[in-house]
Amino acid sequence: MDKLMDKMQEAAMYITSRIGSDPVHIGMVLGSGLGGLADELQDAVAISYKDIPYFPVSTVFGHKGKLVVGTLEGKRVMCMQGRFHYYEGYGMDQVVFPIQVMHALGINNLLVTNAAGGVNTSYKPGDLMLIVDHIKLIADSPMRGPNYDSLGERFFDMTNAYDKKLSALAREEAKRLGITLQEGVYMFFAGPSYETPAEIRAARILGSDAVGMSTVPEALAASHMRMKVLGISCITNMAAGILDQPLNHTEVMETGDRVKEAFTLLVRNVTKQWPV
Ligand SMILES: O=P(O)(O)O[C@H]1O[C@H](CO)[C@@H](O)[C@H]1O
Ligand code: HPA
Repeated sequence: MDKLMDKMQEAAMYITSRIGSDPVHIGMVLGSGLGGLADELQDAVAISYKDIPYFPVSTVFGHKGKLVVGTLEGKRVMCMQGRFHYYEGYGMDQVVFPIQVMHALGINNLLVTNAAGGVNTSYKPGDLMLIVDHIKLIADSPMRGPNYDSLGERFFDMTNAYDKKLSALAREEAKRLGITLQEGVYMFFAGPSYETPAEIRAARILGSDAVGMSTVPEALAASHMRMKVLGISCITNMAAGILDQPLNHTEVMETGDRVKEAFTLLVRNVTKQWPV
């Protein structure tokens, strides 16, 4: 066994020792301001990242740094209440390590969520957006380096990175519940500065509808391992230069808090119908 596989196994074994060996159906990465969903799990077991072998620790306000495992709408789910970002100084390999550990635990379904800036001017803060595709032009791939053939192929497809059936499910549930669900392309920026107005104009010309500093590395790692991915952004603010006002993380967190009911309702109902 190579080193990454050893680390994944050791982290997975520790988690299993805390949560037992019943299967976990869906992994969920909860973005800035969206972590409250983990508090809704029944029979929850919470594990601090600092206790899990080889896990990084969360350094961002609003990212609690806990793995919470429990039941949501009849499915056993594992929530990351807080994720890792490249701008925190972690390598892309560390950013995606939890996703690889989920895979080692037998999880093949992943919901990635985030707070994002709206680039599409028809969006408004508080909208939810189904991620249909992404753009990443900068920073390393998390899969840079030796390929782990037991995880996935060296050259892997990203045509269907965001699962079409799960996207259709999210679309249907949002419609049924009367929740506005925009659809768009998420573009990765490395942060930690928010983008400049010129970068946002460029992002729009390139075809993006929302921007953020996360999610894409996780979606890449999950696609490498052929996990099924559903992505939902919360448009917490209009991206730089659209409104004549500066951006800040407090606004991001506040908008996340404001939409938590709609977000939770949508995720609950998607989880209920999620084929596992
Ligand atoms: O993508 P999440 O983790 O939701 O957080 C978003 O919010 C933070 C900036 O306010 C950045 O970390 C950005 O990526
Ligand atoms: N840019 C980048 N990341 C973000 C933003 C933004 O405008 N809002 C929330 N996360």
